[in-house]
Amino acid sequence: MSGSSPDLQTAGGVSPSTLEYDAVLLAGFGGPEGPDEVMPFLRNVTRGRGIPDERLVEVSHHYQALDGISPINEQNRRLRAALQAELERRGVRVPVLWGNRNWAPFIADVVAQAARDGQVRLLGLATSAYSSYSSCRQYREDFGLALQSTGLVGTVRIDKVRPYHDRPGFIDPFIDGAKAAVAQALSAGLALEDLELVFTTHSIPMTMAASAGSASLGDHTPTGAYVDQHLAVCGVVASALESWFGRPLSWQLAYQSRSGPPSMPWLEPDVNDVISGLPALGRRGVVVIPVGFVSDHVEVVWDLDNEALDTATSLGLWFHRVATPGTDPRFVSALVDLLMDRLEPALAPPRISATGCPARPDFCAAQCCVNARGPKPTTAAVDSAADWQQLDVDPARLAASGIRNAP
Ligand SMILES: CC1=C(CCC(=O)O)c2cc3nc(cc4[nH]c(cc5[nH]c(cc1n2)c(C)c5CCC(=O)O)c(CCC(=O)O)c4C)C(CCC(=O)O)=C3C
Ligand SMILES: [Fe+2]
Repeated sequence: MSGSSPDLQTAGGVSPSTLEYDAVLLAGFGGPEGPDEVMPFLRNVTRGRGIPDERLVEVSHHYQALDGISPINEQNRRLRAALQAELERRGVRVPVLWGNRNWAPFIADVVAQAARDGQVRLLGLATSAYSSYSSCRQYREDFGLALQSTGLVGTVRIDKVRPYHDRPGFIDPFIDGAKAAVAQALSAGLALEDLELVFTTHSIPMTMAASAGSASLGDHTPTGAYVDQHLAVCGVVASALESWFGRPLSWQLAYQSRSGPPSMPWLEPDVNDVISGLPALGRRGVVVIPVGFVSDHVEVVWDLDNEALDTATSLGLWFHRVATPGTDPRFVSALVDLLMDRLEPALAPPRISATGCPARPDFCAAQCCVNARGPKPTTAAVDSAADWQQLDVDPARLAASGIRNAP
């Protein structure tokens, strides 16, 4: 693709000097890339989170079964390249950097290098589409902690693109995958009423689900914004299938990859329990649609393609797991639309929502997705504590640091 893109200067492309940011920072979860990296990675993920050791050992087996290599970093390298190519195609000259929360390349190291390169206004983009502490605020905290640990508070500013579950470019790949799966089931001799669509997402503690989003935005409903946003996405997929196949399909939202101690309530039902109950409902097949995730990483390929598949197979159920958006061009394009909202508001396409959920604000509201464990530095929220307020880079501190802005 890059070979065919026009020269940005002669094409009158936009470059950082006219953009609101110097670089985009794709923020991933991170994963190990070799057997020796598995336990240190798991300790990074669970530090201070009260996850029992037995659970860590169990999860390490999932990674070791894949030779200690999570596919997630490679997926994010590809997503980074796809975002860069799509920005170039649109004539927008801005580097896309990539850093992880839990494994190398760490966000702090990437931010330090960005600052050395003169990139002091960074626009974060998380590989997570929904509101909650784990899926949104924790990325903002990792930005805040990165600025703290590198001494770049007040010198570098890191904003964050809002949660994007409502974008058609995120949802359409799930719709296509689910249509194809149902068509396959039909050609395997099943009828529509034999099938259950089981949507899945990461389980989180009930307390985290209750505090997702912000009270001032009306997010603290009885189910909470995390669950509400997922149900809205499931509804869009289910109604697209209903129009396509001419009658409604039975569906439900299930949760996967729970990790806390049994004494702590997490979102239920578990996907395996849901599948186990399907024969009693008269179902003969299941289409699993992992709407909670953007790529086919370990939680998808292990927890669904192994565990959930085993559960279904042992009951004689037909099983198909739908792919996540990954680098589907529609998803990449939707992410670039979101970036354009912030990079060059004048050129940004209209903000469209497929779900009816109102678009999230560019800066998180007060106390958004707050975590009971207590405050950590954050960025990209209206209440990011004064010292961490990144809405504007302080010119005096910028000058004193010797860092220059990108030319
Ligand atoms: C909401 C959510 C997402 C979706 C949003 C997003 O994508 O950000 C997500 C994604 C992911 N979770 C992942 C891996 C893990 N999550 C863990 C633990 C936890 N996840 C939680 C929530 C979420 N997790 C929570 C509340 C915990 C308990 C500990 C804590 O409160 O933080 C653990 C510890 C061991 C265990 O599973 O118990 C691991 C290894 C990987 C990488 C997969 C790979 O390597 O390919 C990915 C993409
Ligand atoms: Fe997780």
